[in-house]
Amino acid sequence: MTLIESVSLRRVLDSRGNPTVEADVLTQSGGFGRAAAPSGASTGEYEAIELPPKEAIARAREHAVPRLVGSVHAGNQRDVDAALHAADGTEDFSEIGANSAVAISMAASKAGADVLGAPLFQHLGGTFRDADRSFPVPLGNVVGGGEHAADATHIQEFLSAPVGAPSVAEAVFANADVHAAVADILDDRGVAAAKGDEGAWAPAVSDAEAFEIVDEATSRVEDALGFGIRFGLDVAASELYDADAGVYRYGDTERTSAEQVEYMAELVDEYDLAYVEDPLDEDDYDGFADLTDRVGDRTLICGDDLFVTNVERLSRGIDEGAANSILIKPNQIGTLSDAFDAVELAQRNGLDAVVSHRSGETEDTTIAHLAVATDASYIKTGTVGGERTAKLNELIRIAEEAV
Ligand SMILES: C=C(OP(=O)(O)O)C(=O)O
Ligand SMILES: [Mg+2]
Repeated sequence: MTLIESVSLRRVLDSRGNPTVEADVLTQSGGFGRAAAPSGASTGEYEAIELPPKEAIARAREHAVPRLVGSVHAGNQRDVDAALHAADGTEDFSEIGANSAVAISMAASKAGADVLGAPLFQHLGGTFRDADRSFPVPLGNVVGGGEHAADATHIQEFLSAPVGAPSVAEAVFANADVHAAVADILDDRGVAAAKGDEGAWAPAVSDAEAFEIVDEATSRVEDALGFGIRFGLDVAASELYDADAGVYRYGDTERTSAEQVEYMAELVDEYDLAYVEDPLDEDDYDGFADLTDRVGDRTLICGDDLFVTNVERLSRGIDEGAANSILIKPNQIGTLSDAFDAVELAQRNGLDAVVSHRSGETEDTTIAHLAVATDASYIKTGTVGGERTAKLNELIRIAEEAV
């Protein structure tokens, strides 16, 4: 029923104004799915390879499309993704591009769901995945810098975490309130701020001042709404790490790995952080393990560039106790099947899954369904801006069974 009849690929714009790959998958029974690849700026060294979109499209047309059309059922995601791997033939999708692979993988999942007449989260998560049962808490980027904005904070993302919200909709609106509260506080302090790539405020303030501002903004909104709002970070520490000197550079301040662990542990306690992503360099399993040992009972230590949604890197992390959660970005690994494998391995070993957008995004909503399908604890998908609200509004619809 879901036999693939055609796969079309084109270039469309992403939120940074760069071209990216969009795929349409059509089945013989008329099922249709469309999806677009996102794109990172602070990409991990071990991610699958994104090719220039024109090249990725040409190579996927030559190698992948002929293997899919008339041979593979869109409803069988494992077969779709196995065909993509076979067409590529490398470990890192460097032949057809992880951008083509992930767009086709996600578009096929939507075509499969369309034929079945099921919402995507249910097609991916199974009929017993009840959207009423639990919901991912949206992590909202409210202040940021790093690779996402010039002349702003060294830490890449300050993330509002409305952990006490009674519903996903209230959590989404709370993050927007925190974003607005940050604007008010910046205004009071006479600090002008543009927005970074993900829609977070990108003021030219020190990291210490950003902590004060976000702490105050989350407290204000917590008091106004009456439920718990904590905050967290994506340090994106690989971008701060100078491997030759063996230090993390925050402007003129340098920290050794041991000092970085100490600094992160102090921040967790001072600000009661709910979440700390990539606190150390992507090769520093030991530093991650030290920090997880020290504060992992009271916060999530999450591996993004450390794990790159890759089961081999995750297995090592599990063996070494390097984190207690994993960031899941389908384009880091190239297919939904690989992303699911990473979630399953993590959850079987007691790690939380956090499904995430990229800094370059489109209006695609697949990750909202992926987060619900996998029962992820958190979803990181920004706070404002059309490509971010597309996912947040889809979460609200899923909760209302309006998809
Ligand atoms: C979303 C992120 O940024 P990018 O997409 O630039 O890697 C991140 O680092 O978690
Ligand atoms: Mg990250």
